[in-house]
Amino acid sequence: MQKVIEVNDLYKLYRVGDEAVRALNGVSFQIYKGEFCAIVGTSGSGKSTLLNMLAGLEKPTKGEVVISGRHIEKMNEEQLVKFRREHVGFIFQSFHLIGTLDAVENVALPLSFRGVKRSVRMKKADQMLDLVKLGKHKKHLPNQMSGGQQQRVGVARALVMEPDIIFADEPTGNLDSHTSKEVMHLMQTVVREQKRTLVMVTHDLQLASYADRIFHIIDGKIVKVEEKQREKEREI
Ligand SMILES: Nc1ncnc2c1ncn2[C@@H]1O[C@H](COP(=O)(O)OP(=O)(O)OP(=O)(O)O)[C@@H](O)[C@H]1O
Repeated sequence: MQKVIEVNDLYKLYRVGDEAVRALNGVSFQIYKGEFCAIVGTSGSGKSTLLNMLAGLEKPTKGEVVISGRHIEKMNEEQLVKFRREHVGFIFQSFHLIGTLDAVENVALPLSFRGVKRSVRMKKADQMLDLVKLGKHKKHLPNQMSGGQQQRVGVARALVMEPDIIFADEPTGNLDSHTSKEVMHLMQTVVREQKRTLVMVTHDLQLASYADRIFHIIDGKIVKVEEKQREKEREI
């Protein structure tokens, strides 16, 4: 199995006045290509801090983050921007769609930063929207779509770049429970079909159960890793 993420003895300390907060307190794990992993923990457990370190949005106090063989913690800002553009996709809680662009244009947008020409961009975006079952909503603006549909556009936009890894931070945080399950199911299926690697952060154990592996984090430490059997999942 190909290792996509390797985290070695990761620490993040924040100083607040005289106190030091150990947001990450010695975390080590590996994630392989094609895996859907969930990082689950209560508020303040260190989930967002960990995700920020993995995406190179913040520097660790100590330790290593190796993604696709590259040491993220050693990169400067310019290298990180390039790295994220080429290798990483993001799915956000609040969708972050551009209100004046329709669904296809929103999905195609990240490709323009890579210099892909318009006809190719639009074709790829079109295919991605079919994949997330939004074939009938391609010309809809974000405010003409439901929350679940908007998040499916968000999923398509992350996938269109064919990233090595997709990071999702509470991707269904703004959706009702039924729609959340639909979006989770879609992410699970699409990630599998496309053999992408997805790392999702959530406080919700039920949503985490869609993942192949669940990392439980408490007080900045991974205290348990649960592995799911894919066959069982399909029956549910
Ligand atoms: N910039 C910061 N400065 C000081 N302390 C911070 C900072 N960011 C996070 N922390 C602290 O680090 C710990 C972990 O925070 P983090 O945001 O990673 O938790 P979380 O699990 O993502 O929580 P939530 O689910 O509420 O977003 C908390 O105690 C938090 O107060």
